[in-house]
Amino acid sequence: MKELTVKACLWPDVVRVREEDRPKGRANGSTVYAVFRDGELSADFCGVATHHDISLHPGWIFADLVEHRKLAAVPVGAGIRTALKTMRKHGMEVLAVMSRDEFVGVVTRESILQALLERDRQLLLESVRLRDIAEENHRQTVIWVERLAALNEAARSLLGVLARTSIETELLQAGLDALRKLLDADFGAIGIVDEHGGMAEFIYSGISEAQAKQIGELPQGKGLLGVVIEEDISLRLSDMRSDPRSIGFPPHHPPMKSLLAVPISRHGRVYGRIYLCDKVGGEAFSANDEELAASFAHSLSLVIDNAREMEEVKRARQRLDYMAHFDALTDLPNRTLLTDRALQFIARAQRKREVVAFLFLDLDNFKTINDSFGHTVGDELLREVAKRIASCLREGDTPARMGGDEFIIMLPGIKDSLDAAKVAVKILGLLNEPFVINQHQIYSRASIGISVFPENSGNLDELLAQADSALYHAKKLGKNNYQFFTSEMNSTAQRYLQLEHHLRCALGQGELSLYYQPQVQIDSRAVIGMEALLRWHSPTLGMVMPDQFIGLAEETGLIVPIGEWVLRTACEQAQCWRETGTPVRVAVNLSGRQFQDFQHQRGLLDVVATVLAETGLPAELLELEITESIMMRDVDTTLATLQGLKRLGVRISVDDFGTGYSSLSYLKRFPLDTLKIDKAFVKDVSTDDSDRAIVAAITAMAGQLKLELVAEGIEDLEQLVFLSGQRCNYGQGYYFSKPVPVEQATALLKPGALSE
Ligand SMILES: Nc1nc2c(ncn2[C@@H]2O[C@H](COP(=O)(O)O[C@H]3[C@@H](O)[C@H](n4cnc5c(=O)[nH]c(N)nc54)O[C@@H]3COP(=O)(O)O)[C@@H](O)[C@H]2O)c(=O)[nH]1
Repeated sequence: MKELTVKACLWPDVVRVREEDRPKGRANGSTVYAVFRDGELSADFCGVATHHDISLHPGWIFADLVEHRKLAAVPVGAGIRTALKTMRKHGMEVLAVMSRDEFVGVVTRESILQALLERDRQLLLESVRLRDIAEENHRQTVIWVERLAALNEAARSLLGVLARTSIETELLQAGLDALRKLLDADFGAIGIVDEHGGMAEFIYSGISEAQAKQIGELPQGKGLLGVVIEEDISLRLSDMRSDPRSIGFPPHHPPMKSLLAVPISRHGRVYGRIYLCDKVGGEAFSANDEELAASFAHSLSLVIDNAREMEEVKRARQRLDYMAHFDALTDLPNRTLLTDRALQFIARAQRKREVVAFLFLDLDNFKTINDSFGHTVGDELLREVAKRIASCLREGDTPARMGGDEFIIMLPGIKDSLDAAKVAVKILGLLNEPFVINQHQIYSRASIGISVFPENSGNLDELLAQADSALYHAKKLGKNNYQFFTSEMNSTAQRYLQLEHHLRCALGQGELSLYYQPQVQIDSRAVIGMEALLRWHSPTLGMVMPDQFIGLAEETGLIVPIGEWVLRTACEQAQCWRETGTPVRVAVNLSGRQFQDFQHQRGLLDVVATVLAETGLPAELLELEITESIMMRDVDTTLATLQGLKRLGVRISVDDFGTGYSSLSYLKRFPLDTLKIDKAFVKDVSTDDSDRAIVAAITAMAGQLKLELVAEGIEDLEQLVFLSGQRCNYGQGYYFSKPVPVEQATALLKPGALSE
């Protein structure tokens, strides 16, 4: 620190006097008198006199006082240390301060002390000021560090947004959050409008979701935010409420004062706006803030512009792609797409050994309809036909329009050609219903030609040509029908569909009946049960055996009502036998579909309980036969169902045992009563060692599991003798009786009817 000079310590209370002047009255304690020789007072400095000198010599004039006191002086540039040393040396309290022989003033010990104190005070003040400045600088630095971090984040978000070709909400959100932080705003939002002016995106920052919901619709054209979009201008208001345009502001918007809103626009197209409200601390938004927000909005507009352009290109591409693959009139796939898909499906079907059918459909009277009603009606008819065709197909099927009134329907992954025939029947049935177009009732029928991969060919062109040729055949046969490419396929389909048609009426028309086959105790020949076996006497088809129609009944779902009828009829009959003094249990077969549907719909337990209650048959006189494969299909559900049946008191037997894949552990867990050895093992049991071994094993196992064992298909004595020797106690088969109508079965119940 620089040393103080005497110049900075001049005593303030100095009175200039002349030599001849006499001190007036009592001298002031602090006054120092500077004594000059002449009247000019600026030169001829003689010396100084203090109040002490005056009080010592009250009668003296200043000349005497000066004469008495020795003059001690220091130059104006001397340091205070020199001054104090001089004072000490001369034993003085006051020194004159001179500049080149001219009097400048005086210094005293006190004035030096005061100057030193003043300097310290100044230093203290300065250090406080500097500390304040340092603190302020630190605060500013912290703010700037935060701002830089926010800026960095905003820049990163912006770069993120810019790197995208589509607007992603999270990125917009990050950008907005960073911008709000950067500009110290309480609340901010980005609204993006779609092509029709609706709100496509609304992203907000600084308010809750509930508040954001209240803001509601985009105030387009209304209020300040609407103005930003409508007029493509920025707004920077310190008090938005004083602006009359704020009237249209959303009523539930969080209260706010200052507003900064910038449009997101490019080349006159406004995509939306960004707005920020209420700077933290109540300041207004600055021009810098506006510049920053505008630059963010500008970047955003580039991205949106780009994204929308890409969207447009994508849509145009999709349109072109659609036009290349779809028929403009019906929206169905066209020949190109059908060919593509057909080649793929044929290749797949080859690998997976699947069946694919091609149905070539042509309207029978389209030309007449076109000529009579005009092309508009014709076009509408084709559209309706397309809809009806599509309505009867499964998801993987492809209906295609080849042009004119020609359609091809590809059915991949079907079971066999019969499936194709069924779809053809469905389509023809639907097209036979009248169409109402422009108030005209139009009857348009169709013909279909069918070819099937791999049965007819492995080549797509050939398959289509074959379907076309079959269509030609259908037309020649009088139209409104379908034809396969080969005559064998036609007759198989015809037979099957005929069977289905008749089976649908069989139950209602009383064509079904039950035959009964006795189950016999081998030793005593006593009838211990009767198996109910379904028979169909069709007036058209004659006697149809269950093997020929049970599968069809399962496929069509007819097995459910038919199965319930069988159960009820068998129970009624058993109850009748019981009431007439020959009680015997009745065994009823349950098919897989029946077991499943009963479980999922009304519930097998409900059905059985209801039938038992309504017929009055005790549950122990009913045995339900299920096969191993049904049992193992859904083990948990089966177990629950079987346990339920057991609780009702019904007996359970496993039919055709040995042909399926039963897990022996399940056999133990399931509540079973009877195993029925399949007739396939019984057939050669007298001659075939393997069959003998199997039968012996099953017999031993049934014994261990304490299950009743019935051997099926016993046709001769040798089989009977072998089985009897194996301790198989019960049997069923032609040896005892074929399945017979109820009257004959009743006769078999008489004691001794089956005795040798
Ligand atoms: N879900 C239902 N399935 C039923 C119903 N009625 C019958 N069926 C099943 O149809 C299959 C064929 O039955 P069906 O033609 O009646 O043949 C049964 C007997 O006639 C035949 N059988 C009996 N004994 C002999 C014999 O000594 N030799 C020989 N070759 N065949 C004989 O076996 C059939 C009985 O078999 P099963 O049911 O396994 O005991 C048949 O699978 C029936 O289950 C029904 O109402 N619902």
